[in-house]
Amino acid sequence: MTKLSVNINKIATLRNSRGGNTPNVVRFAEDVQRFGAEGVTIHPRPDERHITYQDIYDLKPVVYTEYNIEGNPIKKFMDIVLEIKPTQVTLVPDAEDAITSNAGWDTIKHKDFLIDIIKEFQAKGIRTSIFVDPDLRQIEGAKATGTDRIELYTESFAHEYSLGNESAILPYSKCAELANSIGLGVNAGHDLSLDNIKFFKDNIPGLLEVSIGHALISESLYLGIENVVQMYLHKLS
Ligand SMILES: CC(=O)[C@@H](O)[C@H](O)COP(=O)(O)O
Ligand SMILES: NCC(=O)COP(=O)(O)O
Repeated sequence: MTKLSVNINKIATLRNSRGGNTPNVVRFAEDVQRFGAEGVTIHPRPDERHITYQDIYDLKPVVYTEYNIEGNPIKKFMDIVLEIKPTQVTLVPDAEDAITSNAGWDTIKHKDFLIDIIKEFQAKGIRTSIFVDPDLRQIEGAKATGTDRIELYTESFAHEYSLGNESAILPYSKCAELANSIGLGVNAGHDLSLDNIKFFKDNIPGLLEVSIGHALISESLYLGIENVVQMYLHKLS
């Protein structure tokens, strides 16, 4: 079964554009879970341009499904995540000035760093996942870090698929097969959408979770959030 985790960064972006508390990210997290989402994802960034550090605390008591916090493990991020103890932390090597996440970890180069950080989270009972490109060497490198899961960075699949290039799924399928065979759980995310999610899921063995934000919120403008969550659940079933 593949769980749908809704990334609510974009709700915070909209709220922050005016100050105040509309739309309310806590209420939104409650609602997407009521509509069937099996997780809530946030990706706080150091400039707090969407999710704020305060949001991380405010969401904790209302997320009764899987709480997934993504980000670069700088000190402030680590301290809050270790205190909050979400279900899962997803480590992403994004630069402070990146518009959005744009690369996976080099799990070979950063092996020792990742081993230490992952141990710290796991010692607090937090499941770990690391964001990786669909490259077999990086999957083997991920295994050596001790992480529980990987999150496959799906931007290149989403882009190529939108151009009609279905073979772009192949490196992802191979990486998922390898991950399954060496005991790494497989998550995926970035630019997944109603257009590509079924094809992606059908070709990725053992896909445990997808986190989806940008497209899902955009689709909701036309179709409504309850409807859109149901549509994703249907395509993932
Ligand atoms: C890791 C990943 O792919 C997502 O978390 C994505 O980066 C969302 O972050 P933004 O909403 O800041 O683009
Ligand atoms: N981990 C990916 C995520 O949370 C959402 O990415 P996107 O759907 O906003 O591209």
